[in-house]
Amino acid sequence: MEPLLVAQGLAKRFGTLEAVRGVSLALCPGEILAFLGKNGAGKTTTVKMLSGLLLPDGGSVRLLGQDPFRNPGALRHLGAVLEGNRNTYWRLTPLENLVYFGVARGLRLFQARRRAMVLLEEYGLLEKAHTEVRHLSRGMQQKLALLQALVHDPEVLLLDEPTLGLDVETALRVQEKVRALAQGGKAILLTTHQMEVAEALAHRIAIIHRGRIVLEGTKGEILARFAGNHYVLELETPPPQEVLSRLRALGVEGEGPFLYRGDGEGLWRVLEALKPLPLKRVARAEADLLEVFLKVVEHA
Ligand SMILES: Nc1ncnc2c1ncn2[C@@H]1O[C@H](COP(=O)(O)OP(=O)(O)OP(=O)(O)O)[C@@H](O)[C@H]1O
Repeated sequence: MEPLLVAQGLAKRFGTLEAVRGVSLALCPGEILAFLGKNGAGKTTTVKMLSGLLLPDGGSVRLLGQDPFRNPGALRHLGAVLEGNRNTYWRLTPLENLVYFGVARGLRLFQARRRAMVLLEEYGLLEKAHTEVRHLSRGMQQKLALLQALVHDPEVLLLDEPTLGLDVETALRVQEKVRALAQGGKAILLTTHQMEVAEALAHRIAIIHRGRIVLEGTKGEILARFAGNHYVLELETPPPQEVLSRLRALGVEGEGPFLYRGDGEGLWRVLEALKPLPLKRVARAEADLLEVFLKVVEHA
């Protein structure tokens, strides 16, 4: 599938600081790429270059094949939620904000108005459609920032912490929306510090550390790679002492569920030792994204 957004070798310096050092990314339709990194790793700087807000010192950005720095019209294909709700006009209402941004990105007035009402309804903000944004709760303002990114129905979305600060139910609802947007064919870059959100939503993961991508791959690949060779074994009944001794000799740990750290061949020896006891479950232990993240940024 052709990627909708391609960045190659992006670089940005601030004085002597090399904030972004050769970042390459591609985003395909229908996929969510979680872009992870510690504070100061270079995420925002990268996202600003992707969204045409900050001119790279090196490298290139292509949005549906076009260079947004030469052809700003290409930015109509992009919607971004950056640094919370900075873009929103506080003294305008949500409806006015959405219509303004819709028109600014190429919609006709009546289209923008219709689209704004649909979005406000869909995201539960209709009753605040005519309330000045400064009187909305922070969560509502954040939802509005997302709607502003969606109003012109762009193919590519850059979302920075879309669920931070939202109540549990709203956060889950927004997660569902983000997933549905991807299913509908949008290409989404999701920047977040919330590993559980990244794990729940992402198809691919990219971890940036000190301005460089230090790990990139599909979520499945990465979690499997970091799970290593750990197997969890559960028996229907506790094993007799002599079986337990054999298991211990093979390096099996735990009291049930048991944990075996070894390769597939070793696992067969463990299963042999267990025969004919009834097994309830044998599974490869899973790593979670937080574990992966901490390992990667620690060793990078
Ligand atoms: N306009 C600027 N002038 C000088 N330095 C900057 C500027 N913008 C960013 N930096 C520096 O570049 C580095 C990367 O910052 P960036 O905002 O991209 O990090 P981040 O990964 O988004 O971090 P966070 O998770 O804290 O938002 C930091 O050291 C930051 O201080």
